[in-house]
Amino acid sequence: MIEIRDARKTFTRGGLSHEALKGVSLRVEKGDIFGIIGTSGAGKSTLIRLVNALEKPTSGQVLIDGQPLDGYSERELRAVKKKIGMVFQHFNLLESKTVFDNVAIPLVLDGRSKKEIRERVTELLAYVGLSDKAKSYPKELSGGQKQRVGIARALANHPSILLCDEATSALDPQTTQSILALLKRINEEFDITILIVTHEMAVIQQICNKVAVMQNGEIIEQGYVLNVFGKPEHPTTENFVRTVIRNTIPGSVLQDLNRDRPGRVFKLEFVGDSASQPIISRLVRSFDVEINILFANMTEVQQTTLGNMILQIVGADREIEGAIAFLKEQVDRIEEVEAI
Ligand SMILES: Nc1ncnc2c1ncn2[C@@H]1O[C@H](COP(=O)(O)OP(=O)(O)OP(=O)(O)O)[C@@H](O)[C@H]1O
Repeated sequence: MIEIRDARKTFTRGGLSHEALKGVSLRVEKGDIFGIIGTSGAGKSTLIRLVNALEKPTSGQVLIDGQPLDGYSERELRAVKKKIGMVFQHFNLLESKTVFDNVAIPLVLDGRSKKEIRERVTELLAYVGLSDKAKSYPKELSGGQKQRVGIARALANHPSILLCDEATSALDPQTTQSILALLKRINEEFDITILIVTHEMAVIQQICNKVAVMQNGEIIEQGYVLNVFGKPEHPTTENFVRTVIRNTIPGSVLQDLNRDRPGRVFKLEFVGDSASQPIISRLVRSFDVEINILFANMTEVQQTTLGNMILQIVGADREIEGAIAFLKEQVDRIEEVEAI
C-alpha cells in the first residue's frame, strides 16, 4: 500500500523556486493498478520519484505499507526500496551488458550467489518471453523487447510494488498493447501493486482500476476509472476522457442538419446494462418523433461498457418533451447540444 499525505515539493534553482507538487494526497491499495495522468510538467514524475525515495518531499509524507519513508535509516530505506521495482520510459538499460547481465544487476547488487542469479534471470527471461535473447545486447532489440528486459530487471528482487514512469510512451500502439498486457498479468499473477504515470488516457483505460488526474502540481480529480470515465467532473479530465471516448460531431454537420430538418440534438451516455437496451426503438414506438442517429460509440472500461450517442429528435414540441423525459429515465446522462 502506498499513501501520499499532503506532499509538497519545491525546486529551487538560481534563486528561483518552483512548486512542482502543491499538496498532493493519494492512496494506492494493495493490488491496484493506479494510473496518474497529466500533461507535461504536471508533476507526475516528481510524484513517482517521491515514492521510490529518489526525491524527498519539501513537506508532507510518503508511507509504504503504513510506514513513513522519512522514519527509516539509510539501511532500512535500502531494504524498502528493494521491494519497489521501477520501469522507465527509455528503458535505462546498460548498452555494454547483455540482456542476461542487465536483468541480473539488482541481484548482483544484492550479493546473490551465481547459481541464484542464473536461476532467477532464466526464470524472468522466460516469463517476459525473451529466453532466446539472453546473450543479445540492448542495441540488437526492438523497443518492446527492451522494455521487457526493463520489466524483468524490475521484477528481479520480487518487489511488491512496481512503478512505471511513461513505460509505453516510446512504443508503437501494438507494442504498447503487449507491454500493458504483460503489466496486467504481473499484477494479477504476483499480486504486485502498480503505480503507472502516463499522459495517455488509453493506458489508463486498458489496465488501471483507479486514476488520479494531475494539473499544475495538484490532483484535480481521482477515483475508480469507471466513474471518472463515465462522469468526468473537471474540464481537464473531460478532455483526457475525450481522447479515447469521442462524443462530438463537426459543427458543419450540426449546421446543415438544423437548416435541412430543424429538431433538437442531444448527447446521451450509457453505462453498463443500459448500453445494451433497445432504448431508441422503444422511444419511437412510444412518441410521435423521428430519430436521426448522428453518432454512436461503445467502449469497454474495466469490463463495463460505456456507450455514447448523439441524436437529433424531430417532432412537435410536446412529443419531444415526452421523449426527453423518457430518455432521462433510461440513460445515465443526457445533455442538449446547442444549435449553431
Ligand atoms: N530537479 C528539478 N529541478 C528543478 N525543477 C524541476 C526538477 N524536476 C522537475 N522540475 C519541475 O517540476 C515540474 C514538474 O515536473 P515533472 O517532471 O514532475 O512533470 P511531469 O508531469 O512528469 O512532466 P513530463 O510528462 O513532461 O515528464 C516541471 O515544471 C519541472 O520543470
